[in-house]
Amino acid sequence: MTQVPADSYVTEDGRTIGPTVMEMKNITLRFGGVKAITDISFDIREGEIRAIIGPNGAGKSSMLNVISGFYVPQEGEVWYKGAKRPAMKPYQVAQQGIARTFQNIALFEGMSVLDNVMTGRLRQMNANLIQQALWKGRAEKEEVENRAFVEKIIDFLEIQHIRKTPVGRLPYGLKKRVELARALAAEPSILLLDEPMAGMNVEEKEDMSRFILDMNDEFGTTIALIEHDMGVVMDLSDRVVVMDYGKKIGDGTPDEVRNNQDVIDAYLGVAHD
Ligand SMILES: Nc1ncnc2c1ncn2[C@@H]1O[C@H](COP(=O)(O)OP(=O)(O)OP(=O)(O)O)[C@@H](O)[C@H]1O
Repeated sequence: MTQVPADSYVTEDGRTIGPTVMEMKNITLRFGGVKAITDISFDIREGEIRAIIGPNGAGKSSMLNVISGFYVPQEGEVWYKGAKRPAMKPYQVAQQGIARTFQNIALFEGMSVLDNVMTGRLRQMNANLIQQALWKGRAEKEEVENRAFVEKIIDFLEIQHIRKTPVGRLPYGLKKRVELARALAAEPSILLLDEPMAGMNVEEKEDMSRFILDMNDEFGTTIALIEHDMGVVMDLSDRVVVMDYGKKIGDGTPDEVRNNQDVIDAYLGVAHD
């Protein structure tokens, strides 16, 4: 039997969840007089599916934007792979291996599906322009490898049939899948999904859930997602953080969270003091 390291555990469905890869410590974020996040701490472990949920205006998008470097909190620290993260631009956070999707799909509409997914590979493309001119062979080899990886992702997400289609012509559900493919092409250490099921019908939501689970299983991708609809993430996630009015009101397994009275109240809209 394979030994599980002391800082890891095996889930009921046989996946290994590793040590902490990211830790948010006492994060507070204000916009002028509005406190979007108040003193929130939580961690994300390697290989897990971690959800952040909460009603409208709870602060979920703000938290995702702190993780991805779009917002810098006034207080608190972000720790990544055992080190405190210094102030960084979003592209530097992306270079560190944190990829994301957006709620309002951000793809190149005029470009084909294949080319859009290839842009996710930029981090892996090491040969710069001079190298490309001087060592054509190396650049070509890199291009072939990147292309092969992208094709694997395209097969995996079942979008082969539209690989040459301009993204602008695709229906919403498929665009969402292309965005997922582009993020996955970056081979991220953490993949952040911004309301991946928003605007989807039941069938599309089921498809998206399946792809998220398969991605985690097949590539071992650590996934953190924000979602407003509590139902859709409960079957998907290993652990859930619940936010309400910028505060953390619950954190645990789906069962723990489901039975937490503060969470029940928040979702039923019980009045706050
Ligand atoms: N750029 C901003 N400027 C000013 N206030 C903001 C900004 N972004 C968010 N807020 C405020 O911060 C609070 C949290 O908003 P946030 O969008 O993070 O919540 P959310 O949980 O993602 O909501 P939703 O589910 O509706 O998307 C809200 O009161 C919101 O009005």
